[in-house]
Amino acid sequence: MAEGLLQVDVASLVEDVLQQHGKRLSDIDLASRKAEEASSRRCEAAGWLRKMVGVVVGKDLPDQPSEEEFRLGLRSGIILCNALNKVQPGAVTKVVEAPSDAVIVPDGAALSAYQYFENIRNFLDSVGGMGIPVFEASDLEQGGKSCRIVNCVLALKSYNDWKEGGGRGVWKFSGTSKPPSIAKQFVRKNSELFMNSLSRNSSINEKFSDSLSSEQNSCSDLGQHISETGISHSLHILVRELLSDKKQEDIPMVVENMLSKVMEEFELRLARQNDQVRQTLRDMGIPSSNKHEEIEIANIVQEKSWSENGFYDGKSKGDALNHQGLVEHQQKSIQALKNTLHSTKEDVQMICMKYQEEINNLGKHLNGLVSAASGYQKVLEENRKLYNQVQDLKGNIRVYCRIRPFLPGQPSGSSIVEVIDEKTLTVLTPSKHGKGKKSFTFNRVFGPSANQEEVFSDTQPLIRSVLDGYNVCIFAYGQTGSGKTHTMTGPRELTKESIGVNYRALSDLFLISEQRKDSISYDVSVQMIEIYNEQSGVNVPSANLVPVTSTTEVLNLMNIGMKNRVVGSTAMNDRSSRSHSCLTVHVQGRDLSSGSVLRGCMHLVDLAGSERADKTEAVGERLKEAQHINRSLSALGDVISSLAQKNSHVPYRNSKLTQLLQDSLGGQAKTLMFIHISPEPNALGETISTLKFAERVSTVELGAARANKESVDVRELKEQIASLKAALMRKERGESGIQQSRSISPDEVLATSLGSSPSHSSWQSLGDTSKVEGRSNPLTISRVQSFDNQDFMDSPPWPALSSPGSMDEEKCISGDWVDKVIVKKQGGLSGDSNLGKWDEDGGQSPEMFYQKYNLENSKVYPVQSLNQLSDHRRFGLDHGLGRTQCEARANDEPDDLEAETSDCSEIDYQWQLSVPRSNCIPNGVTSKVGRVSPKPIKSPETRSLIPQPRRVVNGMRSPLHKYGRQPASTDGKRKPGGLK
Ligand SMILES: Nc1ncnc2c1ncn2[C@@H]1O[C@H](COP(=O)(O)OP(=O)(O)OP(=O)(O)O)[C@@H](O)[C@H]1O
Repeated sequence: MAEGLLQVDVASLVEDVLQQHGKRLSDIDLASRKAEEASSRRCEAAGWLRKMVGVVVGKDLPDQPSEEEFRLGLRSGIILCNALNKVQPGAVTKVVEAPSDAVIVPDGAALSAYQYFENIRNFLDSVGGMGIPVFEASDLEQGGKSCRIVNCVLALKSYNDWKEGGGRGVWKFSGTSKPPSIAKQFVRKNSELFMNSLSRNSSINEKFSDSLSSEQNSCSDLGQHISETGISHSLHILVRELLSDKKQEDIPMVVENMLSKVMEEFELRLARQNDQVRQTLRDMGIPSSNKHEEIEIANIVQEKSWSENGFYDGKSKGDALNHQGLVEHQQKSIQALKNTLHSTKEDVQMICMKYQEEINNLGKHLNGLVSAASGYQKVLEENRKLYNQVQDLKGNIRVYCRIRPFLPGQPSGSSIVEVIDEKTLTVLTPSKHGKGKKSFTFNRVFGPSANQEEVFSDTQPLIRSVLDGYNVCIFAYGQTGSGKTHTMTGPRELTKESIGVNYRALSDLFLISEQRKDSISYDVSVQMIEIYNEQSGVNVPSANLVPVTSTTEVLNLMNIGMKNRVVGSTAMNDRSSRSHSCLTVHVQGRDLSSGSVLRGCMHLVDLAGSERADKTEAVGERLKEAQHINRSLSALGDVISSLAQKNSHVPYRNSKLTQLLQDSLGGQAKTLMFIHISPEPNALGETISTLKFAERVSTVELGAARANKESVDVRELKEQIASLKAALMRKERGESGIQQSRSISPDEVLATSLGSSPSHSSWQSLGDTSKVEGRSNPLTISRVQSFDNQDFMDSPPWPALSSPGSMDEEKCISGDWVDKVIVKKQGGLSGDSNLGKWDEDGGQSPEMFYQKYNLENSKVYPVQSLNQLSDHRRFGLDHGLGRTQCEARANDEPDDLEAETSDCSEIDYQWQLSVPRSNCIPNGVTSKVGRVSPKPIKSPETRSLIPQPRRVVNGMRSPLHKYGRQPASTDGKRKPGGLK
């Protein structure tokens, strides 16, 4: 803005001046200008003459004479003649001198007109001859034209100058103009400043001066010059107009006048601009502290303006102005910087705002992401829950795999098992098994470094389930020495850290029951059962079902049980478990507010080690043990296979083990199998066999787990029904019937009729049911026989089955378990020879019971209703009708034992056993009637010694199993001792 104000266009300025003053310029008083010029010329001429003739001769002529003085001084002609003689010696041979000082004429007049005339004439003649313009003698008189005298003198002077300059060329007087001196003189007089600018502007000054001094200094020339300097066309026209009617000799004065006006205008504009600049500076906030500074700023502005217009390059103003210019420039720079700063600040603020906005948006976005992430976590958790629920609903057996570490003292070698992630492992297989890696996936894989706590942590939820009324089964499977006992119980020396699943589970159980005591009252009882050589027994003497109230009590019992467990030394494990050990925990909870009852049970099973007979180097008793162990494990494989194939018939009954686990393998239980593998290369076959078996197990669907819970109302109604049915049954038998051996509570009837687990039945039958349920039942009926652990203990050797054709057809009963039981009991009570034995021990001989019951059921249950039956019923049917060729063959071929044992040498021996045999019909139920072998079934299990049931003492049965009372025989089958 300031710069714009400072810019001055000279051309437009002159143009403006001419437009404003052009007309008036013609009115300028040329006379005065002329007089002035004449005076100047006169003085010049006088000065030159005095110089030429000297002070003495020229005493009559003042230095700056008036016209009169000039004329009088030269009137005698003496000065002129002397001057001429100086220029041209001898030009006037005789100069009439003035009289002596005594004869001085007061008015300066010549002594005589003649004498004067003589001198003047000689002079004029001489100069005339020299080509110098002359004057009239009368011009020296008053009224004469002194200007002609001046012209003559100046011409002579010019001649003299030419001559003194060497007289080169031809001297030629150029007239009245006195180019440089005149121009200089009058310009300097008006404006030195402007002249300076002109002198610096060569394009204007030189040409302008030249034009003034030139003989062709016509208006057109001047106009041409002006035009050539780039002045606008309108200016050119104006100048031409202005000068066109002027005499040549007037032009300098006109121009001077015009320029003086231009200067005035110029200075006026500069003043205005200075004001504007000051105002601008004030507006810009730059204080001008004093007048001096203002002037300097104005000068700088002016200088800049001139400089920009080409008049002035700043040098002549000196360093001060330069300094001021620098200061001003710096101030301007500062201001510019301030402006930049300001705009930058605004920009920064803008950016900050945008940044803030973006931050806010980002924050919102992040919040969204955080909530999405937490939502995602929730969804993940939910998914996990749902997954478990789905698993529960599907009822899959969960399979966890644990890899034992190399043991101290073992030859160190590289492990054949590699944990890939928490669900996957690979086994390195040498060429024999197809070189490479076989990978297996389970619900969890625990590497060799996993400790007891980690292993248990994934088991914990199941403990809670027991208290919620579910049946739970946790069993450990694996090759001898692979770590089953370590997982379930712990190492030989137990510490808080090393205790196994059993102890931890019970500890949790009591902890949770304690936490819930305000709402639910729990009763817990435990039982330790051992299956040794397909014979079962209790490990805890004096009682097979012991109420417990704390972990310590359980630990004491378990210690006793563990001491009584059959262990022996094999080539693979110097402390090998030679039996299947099952710790069963029964829980009954009563909701204190609603009165509803929950029942749950948990089997904690430590299976005997699977092993190849040849590997264990077993002979004698140890070989027999191995055969039994493998047989029962093979039976387990068969059961698993049947379940995996969803066969309607599942051969639980083929071994005590599968009978024991029946409610957990096929019922509505939550089942977890820990499989154990060893890392040694020489265990590869067993390892792969175990893994394949486990893989297969993991596909088994058990059906949705269901809590054993019932409300008080429903329960009361069911009790009534059960009572009525029991009464009806008694009535049907007649009052004269056989004395009932034992009273049965409606609960017992209900328990079976509702399909609760055999364990529950067992518990109820062994305990004081009226106490458990908090009510007494006056009804006395025959003991309900369920297939439970007690049955294992009580079961005598299996008698030969009659052919189905020999079975008595009995009436079909509607399918209720109670009915079934009743019918069974009826059969049992209607004159069976074994009855006395049963009664004697407070119940029917299981052997007889099974036989009778099965036969009866084969007639009672229509084939099409089988699938709707509970497991108990199915078991009943399996037992009676379900003796398919498969089972029959299994039972009919005791020699298979050897074959099965030898099968163990094959990697997939379980699968060989589990694959349905060719003559097995999947649906054994439908096919069994016509195919049941008439051959009496030989059951290896039943050949074993089965302990006799004992009477109930104080609500508990007396110790039954011989192994419960005495340690293993000296052959190492049983060893007393503490915990392993
Ligand atoms: N995870 C483990 N960490 C440390 N030692 C272990 C582990 N698993 C097993 N062992 C040790 O290996 C040996 C054999 O283990 P264990 O007796 O538990 O095997 P097992 O499968 O029960 O054998 P068997 O079937 O012959 O009874 C024991 O000395 C045991 O302490």
